[in-house]
Amino acid sequence: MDSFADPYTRRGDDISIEQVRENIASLEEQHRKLGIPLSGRIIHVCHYLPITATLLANQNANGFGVLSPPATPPSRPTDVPGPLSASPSSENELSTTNGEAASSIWSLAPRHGHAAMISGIRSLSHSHEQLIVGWTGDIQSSSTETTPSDSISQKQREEFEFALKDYHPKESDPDDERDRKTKYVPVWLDDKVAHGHYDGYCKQTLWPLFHYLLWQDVATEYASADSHYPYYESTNAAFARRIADVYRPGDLIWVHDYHLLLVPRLVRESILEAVIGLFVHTPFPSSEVFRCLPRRKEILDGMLGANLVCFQTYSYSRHFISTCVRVCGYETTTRGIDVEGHVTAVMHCPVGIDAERVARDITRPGIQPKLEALRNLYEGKKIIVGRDKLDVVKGVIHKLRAFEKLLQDYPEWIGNVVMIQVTSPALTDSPKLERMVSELVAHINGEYGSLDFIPVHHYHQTLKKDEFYALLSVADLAVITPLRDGMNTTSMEFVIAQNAIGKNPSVLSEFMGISKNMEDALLVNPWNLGDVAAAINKGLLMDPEEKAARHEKLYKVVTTHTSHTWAAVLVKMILGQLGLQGTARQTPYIPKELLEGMYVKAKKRLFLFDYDGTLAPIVKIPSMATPSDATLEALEKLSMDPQNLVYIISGRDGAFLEQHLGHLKNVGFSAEHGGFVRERGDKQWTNFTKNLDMSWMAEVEEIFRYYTERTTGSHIEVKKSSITWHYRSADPEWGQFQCRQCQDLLENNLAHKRPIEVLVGKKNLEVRPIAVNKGEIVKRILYKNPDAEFIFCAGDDKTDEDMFRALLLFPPGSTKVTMDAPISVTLVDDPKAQPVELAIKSEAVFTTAVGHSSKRTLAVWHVTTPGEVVEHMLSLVKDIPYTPVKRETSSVQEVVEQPSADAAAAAEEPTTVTTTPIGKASL
Ligand SMILES: O=P(O)(O)OC[C@H]1O[C@H](O[C@H]2O[C@H](CO)[C@@H](O)[C@H](O)[C@H]2O)[C@H](O)[C@@H](O)[C@@H]1O
Repeated sequence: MDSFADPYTRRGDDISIEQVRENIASLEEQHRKLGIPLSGRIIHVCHYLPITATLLANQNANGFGVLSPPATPPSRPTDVPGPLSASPSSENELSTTNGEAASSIWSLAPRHGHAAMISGIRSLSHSHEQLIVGWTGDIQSSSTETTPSDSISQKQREEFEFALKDYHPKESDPDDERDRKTKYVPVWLDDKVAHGHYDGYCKQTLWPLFHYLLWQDVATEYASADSHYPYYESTNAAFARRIADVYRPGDLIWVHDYHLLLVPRLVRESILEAVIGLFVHTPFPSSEVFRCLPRRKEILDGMLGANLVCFQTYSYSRHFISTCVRVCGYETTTRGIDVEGHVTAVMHCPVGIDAERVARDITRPGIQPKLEALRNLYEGKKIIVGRDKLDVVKGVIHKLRAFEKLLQDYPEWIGNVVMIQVTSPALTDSPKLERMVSELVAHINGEYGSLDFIPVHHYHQTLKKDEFYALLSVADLAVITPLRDGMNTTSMEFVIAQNAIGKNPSVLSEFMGISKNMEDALLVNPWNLGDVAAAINKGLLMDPEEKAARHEKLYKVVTTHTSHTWAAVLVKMILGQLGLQGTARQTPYIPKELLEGMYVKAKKRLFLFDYDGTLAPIVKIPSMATPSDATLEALEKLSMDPQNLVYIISGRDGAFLEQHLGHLKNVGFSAEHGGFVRERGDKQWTNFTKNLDMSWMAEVEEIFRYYTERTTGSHIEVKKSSITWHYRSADPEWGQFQCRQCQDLLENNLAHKRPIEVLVGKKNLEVRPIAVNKGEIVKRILYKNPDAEFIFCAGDDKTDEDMFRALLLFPPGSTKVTMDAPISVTLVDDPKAQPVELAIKSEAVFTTAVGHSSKRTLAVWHVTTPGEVVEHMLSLVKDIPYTPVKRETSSVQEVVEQPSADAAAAAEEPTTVTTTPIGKASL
C-alpha cells in the first residue's frame, strides 16, 4: 500500500517545496486535460476557526448599538488561549457597525494553538483559494463572561460573518493579496453540544484512547466512554452541513483531526463525488486498544468516507489499516481499504513547523534580555528545559522521576544542573496530577537541594512566546519525553532555537510521532528511568563536535519537513487520488422511475441475479446465508409473471440453490459460476463441465488443505466442479496474507498448466474450470431469448463483472445488435446455431452493481445493499398478489460449516466441507 512510502523522499533524495509545488501544478494540469473538474479551491475543515471572537456590544431594546469596551481582557477557558488583545486598539481587531442599524461590534483576534497546521494551511494561499471551516469557539463578551451561543441573534451572526470577510491575521502581510484568498466559514454550535463534543467525547473518550489510556485510568468518576457520543455526532453533522453550504464542484476538502472523524462520511452522503482527505494529527493506537471504543465501527466508517486518510507516521497508518481489517472485517488492496467497493487510500506525512518564521521570531529583540536574565540566574549550572501541557500523556511525572534518577546515578550533577520545567494548563489536567507534580518537585528539591541550590524549578503557567523562545535558546539540553504524542513541535522549535548558539542536544521520547524523523536526537523510552537518566547525562556531557554533527542533521530535517511542505504534500497526495477511483467515475444510483417505466413497456423481460451479496447479505457462515422472506416474495412474484424470465446465476453449488430456492418453480438456476444450469420448471441440471479435465480438483484441494492447516478458522468448500477456500472466520490479517500467498502459488504454479481460473472472492479464493463463467451463461440466456426488451442484472463481486461484460451490448454508434451463437462449452444445443438479432435497446439494460457508488464496475447503475435490490424488485411487482409458497424440506445434507471466529480459533483440524446434490437432481 502507498502508505509504506515516505512522502518526502524520491529515490532517496529530499524533495523540496518547489518540487512539490511543481508536482501539484502538473497534476492539476493533467487532471484538467482529462476533464476532471478542479475549482482551484481547498476547503480546510478544522475544529476551531483560527480566530477568536469577542462581541463588544449588543443590540439594545431600540435596536441601537451599545458599545461597552471591556475593562479587562475577556476571560478564556484554560485550553483555548484567547485573543492577543481584546482591546479596541488591538491591531487585529475588526469592528463592524452597520450604519444606523449598528447592533454589534465584533472584535476578532488570532487564536493561539495549532500553529503548525494553520501556517501550513495558509501557505497554500499562494496557489489556491482557501476556505477554513471551523467552530467559532466560545464567544467572549465585553464582561469576563462568555456569551451563550443561543443568545447570539441571526443578525449578529451575519455581522460576524461580514466581519470575517475583511479579517487578516496579524502574522500575515495585509498587503499580500494571497492571504486575501482565505475565507473563514464559521460553524455555529449550541454551547451544550459544543462542549459535550469537545470537553466530553473528544477529551474524555477519544483523546485518552488515542494516547493508549483506557478510560478508567483517566477519571474514575467518568460514567461511560459513550455518554457524549450524541454531541460528537451532532457537531460533526453541523460541520458537514456547513461544508455542503459552501461546496462547489471541483473543490478539494481536507478535514483535520480527531474532533471531526465522522465528517468525511457525512459529507460523502450529501456530495457523492466530493474529493475528501482526512488528516489525523493525534496518534492512532493499535487495534487492540481501538477495539475497546464502543462506537468503533461508526468512527471507522466515518473516516472511511474519505478518499484518503493520512497520519503523522507510518505506524499510525499501519494501526489504522489493521483496525479496519480486524474490527470491521474490511479488506485491503494495493490502493487502500475497500468498503463495498469504495477504496480509501491510507498514507502518512508528518507535520512540520514554519521553520522560517520560528527562526525570525527567535531573533526578536525582546528575547535576548530574557535569555541573559536566565543565564545569569543559573550561572555556572547546566540548564535542562522542559515545557509540556499538564496532561497525563505528556509524561511530566516520569520525566521528574528520571531527573531524580540522574541525581542518584550521577551524583556529580548535584549542585551543577537545574531543570526548568514549565507546565501549561491542559483541559484534561486534574488537580490530582497537579498535586503529584508539586509533591514530586518538593521531594526532589528536599532530597537533593540545599540553601543555595534548587534542582527543579517548576512553573505552572502559560508562557509568553518571547519567554518560551528565551528558555529554548538558553537550554543546555531539552528533555521532551511524553508517553505518547502525535507529533510534538517543541522539539523542532528547540532545534531552530539552538541553531545560532549552542547547538545543544535534546532527549526525546520514542513515543512521539516526530521521533522517527529525529533519529539524531537522544531517543529514549520514557518508562525506562535509568535510560532516560543516562541519556540526560550523555547529552550534558556531549562534546561540541558531536553536538554540531547531530544538530546539522536535525536542522536539515526541521527546515525541509516544514508545515509548508506538509500542506503541499497533502494537496499533492489528494490530487494523486483523483482519477484512480470513484473520484473519476461514480456509478449512479439506479433510477427507480426509469427502471419501472422500462419494465412496464417491455413485453419480455430477463432478470439475472447473483446470489451471495446480491439477494442475500454476506454473513460469516456460508450455510447461514439463506434468502429472506422478502427475497423469496420478490423472486416468486417476478417469476409468476409470464412476461418475465428469472435466473439466479451463482457460485454456489446446485445443492445449496435447490435447498433454499428450489421450490421456486419458475426460476432458472446456474450453479458454480456457470458450470451447471437448471432451466425453469426442470428438475435436471445440465453439467457443462462433464467433458472437461477435472483432475486439477485434487491438486487444488491439496493446496487449500495446506493453507487451511496454517490458517485457523479457514475451511474448504468442495463443490462438484469448483472449490472454494474460505477465511472469513480466520484472523483477518493472517487470513488475507495466507490468501495472497495461496493465490500466488495457484496462479504461478498451477494455473498456466491447468485449465483453471483462480477467482478472488469475498474472503474466499475459488478455483473453477476456465471454460465456464457467469458471462457465458448470460450470453446463452440472451441468445435463447433474443426478443427480450428489458434486462435487469445484479451482482456484487468480481465474478459478476463477467455478466456485466456480456451485457455491454452496444458498441459505440450502433443501435442494432446481432449476437453470434455462444461458442463456449455453454453452447446452445445446436452446434449450427445462427446469429440472432436482439430486440433490446441499451437504455433497457439495467446492469446493477451492489455496493458503493465508487466501486470499480462495468455495471451502469448501483444500489448499496442486497435489501435495496429486493426493494426495487418488489416495487416492480407490487400489484401482484402473493401467497408465500410453502417450502419443502429438502433431502440435502446440511452444509456443515465452521462456527464463529472465536470458536473456530479453538478448532485444530482443518475442515473440508462437501455438499451432496439433492435427491433426483443429477449434476
Ligand atoms: O456467486 P455468488 O452467489 O455470489 O456466490 C459466491 C460465493 O458465495 C459464498 O461465499 C460468500 O458468501 C458467504 C455467505 O455470505 C460468506 O460467508 C463467504 O465469506 C463469501 O465468500 C459461497 O460459500 C461460495 O461457494 C460462492 O462461490
